[in-house]
Amino acid sequence: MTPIRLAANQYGKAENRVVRVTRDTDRHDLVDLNVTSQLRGDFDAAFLEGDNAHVVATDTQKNTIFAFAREPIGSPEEFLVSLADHFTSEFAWVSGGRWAAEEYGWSRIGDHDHSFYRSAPETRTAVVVRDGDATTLISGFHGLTVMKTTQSGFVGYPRDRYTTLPETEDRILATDVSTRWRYAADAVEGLDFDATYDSIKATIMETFTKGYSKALQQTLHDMAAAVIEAHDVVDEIKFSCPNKHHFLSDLSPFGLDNPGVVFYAADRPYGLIEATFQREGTPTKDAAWVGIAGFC
Ligand SMILES: O=c1[nH]c(=O)c2[nH]c(=O)[nH]c2[nH]1
Repeated sequence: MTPIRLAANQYGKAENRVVRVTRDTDRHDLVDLNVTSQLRGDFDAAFLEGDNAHVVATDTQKNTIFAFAREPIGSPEEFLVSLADHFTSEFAWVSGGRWAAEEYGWSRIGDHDHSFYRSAPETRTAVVVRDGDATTLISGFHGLTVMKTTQSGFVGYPRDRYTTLPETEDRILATDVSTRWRYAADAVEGLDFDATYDSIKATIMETFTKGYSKALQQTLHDMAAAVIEAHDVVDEIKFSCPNKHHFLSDLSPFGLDNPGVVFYAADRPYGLIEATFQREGTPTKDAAWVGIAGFC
């Protein structure tokens, strides 16, 4: 038999859908999470010999997530850190792991005390990577669709025999913002993750509105620069953004002009612009990004 060696491994329970209702008064609140727990450590015997003595069952990991939700969840980041603390302290051979969550936003219907609708357009994300004493937190969101109807263009690109795209200095710029940012290791103690999330999201949206965009690439840079400038706690931010093309519809067969009024919103193919921006002079943490799909 060809000799093989066990390399990277992790295991756990994926996508635990936890809904936590706070009902201390008649005015309820809810937190809606999709939580994944994966343990890393000394699990060689399980893979190599079928010895499960170290295997904290994925079922136990699931139960722990729901049991921990009996207490107030706080932010997704705090909830994940509490799981990381638990598993690494409870089991000597668990040296680290990866805990991830998506959060779905709900708002009150009117100002109703206990009726809600799914409201946030974006899905909030959080990942905690624990490796021995080191903890890395990566937060973000995906699915925030934004559009500006002018103050965007695309000119000056090379033309070859396959280039047909006309240059334009006035186009629609639209994208679904997917982003993840990494917190500086020394910044997370006591951080208000909910307020920081709201502030980063607001910074991204406000920057999108500002000025003239020469390309989606430049817009990603400007959004990253604004986030890193305004948030000392962020050392790195990644974006993955489709260019949701809006082509001017040709109305001339109908004897009509079209001065930037009627567009065809193409759903595919789409440009896909991805970039990573890091604060100058800070260490990179590439290992923490392993397993986060959809970014470069
Ligand atoms: O903002 C843009 N960036 C591109 O790289 C590109 N390529 C393209 O065809 N249109 C655009 N727009």
